[in-house]
Amino acid sequence: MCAIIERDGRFLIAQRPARKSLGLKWEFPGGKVEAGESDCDALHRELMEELQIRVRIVEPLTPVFHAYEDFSLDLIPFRCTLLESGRLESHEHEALRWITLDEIDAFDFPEADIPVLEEYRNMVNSEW
Ligand SMILES: Nc1nc2c([nH]c(=O)n2[C@H]2C[C@H](O)[C@@H](COP(=O)(O)OP(=O)(O)OP(=O)(O)O)O2)c(=O)[nH]1
Repeated sequence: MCAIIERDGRFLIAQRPARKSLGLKWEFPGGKVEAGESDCDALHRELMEELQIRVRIVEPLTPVFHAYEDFSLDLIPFRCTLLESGRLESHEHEALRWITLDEIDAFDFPEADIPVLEEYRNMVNSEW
């Protein structure tokens, strides 16, 4: 699962390390669910491990199944708000950015994220 974390009209994106799969692509923070964990538990755990942050989960977006050449995944996105805005610590990413939807085209996302970005854009636009 992954988190679209909002703060002050922006949301957080993170760049994957070069040495990993999908290296240097930008993604939403998150990771894999471990045995016995709910999606929500896993999200809170991953965000604490990766960024040292706590969030409130606002709503789920539609899960995306995507088959890459060498692996497949179910990407389950959640819209969240940041609860504590201490200094963000990046433990597992190359870089972090708070961006607006207008800026998104400048960042290269994994293919699985394309439907997520589309749904999120529609969601935000319909709130105006
Ligand atoms: N967190 C996150 N992962 C994404 C997104 N889009 C996307 O295709 N993925 C892929 C990348 C990873 O292969 C997988 C997330 O699992 P992970 O974060 O635990 O995997 P990882 O690459 O850090 O570790 P590894 O198991 O590949 O060694 O999902 C996204 O927006 N956020």
